[in-house]
Amino acid sequence: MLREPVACIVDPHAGGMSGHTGRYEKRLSDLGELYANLQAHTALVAQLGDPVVYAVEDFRPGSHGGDLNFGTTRMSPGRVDQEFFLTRGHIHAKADRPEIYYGQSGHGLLQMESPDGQTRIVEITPQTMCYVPPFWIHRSINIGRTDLVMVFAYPSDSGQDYRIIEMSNGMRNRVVSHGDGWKLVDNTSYKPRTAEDVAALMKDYV
Ligand SMILES: O=P(O)(O)OC[C@H]1O[C@H](O)[C@H](O)[C@@H](O)[C@@H]1O
Ligand SMILES: [Fe+2]
Repeated sequence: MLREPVACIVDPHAGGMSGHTGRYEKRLSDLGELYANLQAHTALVAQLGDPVVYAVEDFRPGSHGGDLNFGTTRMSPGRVDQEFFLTRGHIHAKADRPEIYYGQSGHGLLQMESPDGQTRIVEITPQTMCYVPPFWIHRSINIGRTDLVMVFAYPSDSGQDYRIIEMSNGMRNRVVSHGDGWKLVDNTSYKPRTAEDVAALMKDYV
């Protein structure tokens, strides 16, 4: 079926996109299990009145394999104890599907983890294009003092699998504040995936 072309206008500061077909947002209280310090999380939810901490506006033309979903993510600045505000993170349900992120405003990191537990960090500032290759678990982190806004695009049939992070009790590393910047520390609850888990993730694609 022939589709009509679409133009969507991205607001690089407010983080929205005109013409979006979907929108979703997460409040701080939705994200308690992401952070090491549960008490600090509970206290901050009460202190701030449970704000929306990230919002996604996207355009989804359908779920055809050759098609493309795209949109904007806006993330608030902030920290739970030493940890910066972050997204839940996922691997694509069709794990060989990639993604690109394009920085619009603010200062962030993309934290990526391979199935066998290697961490990679890409720093995002305006005009940074980050390529998330197939098979990498990915999450965004706002390490700045202002909103972080990014544009993203990924194949329409990718899907998001959030369980992979739940099953390993988070990602291998946590990004914590360090002086004016950040550093990686070990997530002491992390349960590495077994060689069988890794093989199962890749088996449909090799
Ligand atoms: O899906 P989350 O891990 O909550 O992250 C929030 C959003 O981040 C990116 O923008 C992805 O491309 C979106 O598909 C995702 O929904
Ligand atoms: Fe993704």
